[in-house]
Amino acid sequence: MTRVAVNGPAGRMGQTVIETAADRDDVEVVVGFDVDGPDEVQGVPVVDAADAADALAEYDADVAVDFTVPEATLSLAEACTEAGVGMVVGTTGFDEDGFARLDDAAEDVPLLKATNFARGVHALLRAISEALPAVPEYDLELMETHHNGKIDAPSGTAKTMLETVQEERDVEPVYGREGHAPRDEDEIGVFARRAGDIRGEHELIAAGNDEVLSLSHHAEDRSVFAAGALDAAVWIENQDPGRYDFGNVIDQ
Ligand SMILES: NC(=O)C1=CN([C@@H]2O[C@H](COP(=O)(O)OP(=O)(O)OC[C@H]3O[C@@H](n4cnc5c(N)ncnc54)[C@H](OP(=O)(O)O)[C@@H]3O)[C@@H](O)[C@H]2O)C=CC1
Ligand SMILES: O=C(O)C1=N[C@H](C(=O)O)C[C@H](O)C1
Repeated sequence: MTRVAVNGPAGRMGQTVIETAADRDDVEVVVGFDVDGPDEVQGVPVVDAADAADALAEYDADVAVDFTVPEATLSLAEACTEAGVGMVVGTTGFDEDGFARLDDAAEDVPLLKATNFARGVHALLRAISEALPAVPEYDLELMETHHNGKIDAPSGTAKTMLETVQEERDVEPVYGREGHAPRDEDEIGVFARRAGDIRGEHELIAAGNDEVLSLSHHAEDRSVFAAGALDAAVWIENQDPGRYDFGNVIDQ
């Protein structure tokens, strides 16, 4: 049984992680960390995030799972380093300094970060790598759609898709278009839509030669992300310090 601490337990994903864990027998959420949050969420005690290092030890947590904001993730990374506890990071929107600080933490504890914990998105990334060499001249465009509460744009997954594309094609992103904006053959348009409670949609199209190839993923429920993150928590519990990604869990 992997004992899990959840950072941001009252958030959309934090609540879903707790709900999803309750239906599994390989994980148990033992504590949550928040700032000015409730005292408990679904029966899980919530401790002030400033006291996370002590609480990780007190509640004997094996792994911390984080879906919050970059500042909160980085503060949790310090606590995990102090407590010697591994981390699963789902939060998106880090800048270069944030990535570097996660790398620093991974020198002391195992740290697995993924911009998307849906297995289907992992398959989508592999499909993109496989497909692009077959359509070398086609125009590429990337679209993502999320709920109206999402802060960062484009989504972390869209950025990962862009990186995957750029491993195959030398394209420069153009974030939205406006006014006189003729398309350059080496550009890839990147578009972010925000509406309602859409869980997460991503699509890459490749168009040319009288055809359109569409590679897409649609998350129907946040539990798909929570399930992947909990699979990652179970996997990372016994790993050595270092940086890992969701592919390590899928390929185990
Ligand atoms: N990798 C993946 O598969 C997925 C990643 N995500 C990412 O997860 C992140 C969270 O998404 P979502 O759950 O929708 O966001 P929410 O805003 O619903 O939840 C974030 C939670 O973090 C809390 N929080 C803020 N600061 C701290 C802190 N210092 N310590 C602890 N908790 C804190 C917030 O509390 P308060 O509201 O009081 O500030 C809130 O409850 C985003 O970056 C999103 O992109 C989301 C889905 C899947
Ligand atoms: O904020 C969300 O909701 C999601 N965020 C992740 C991202 O930024 O890619 C993953 C998923 O699409 C849901």
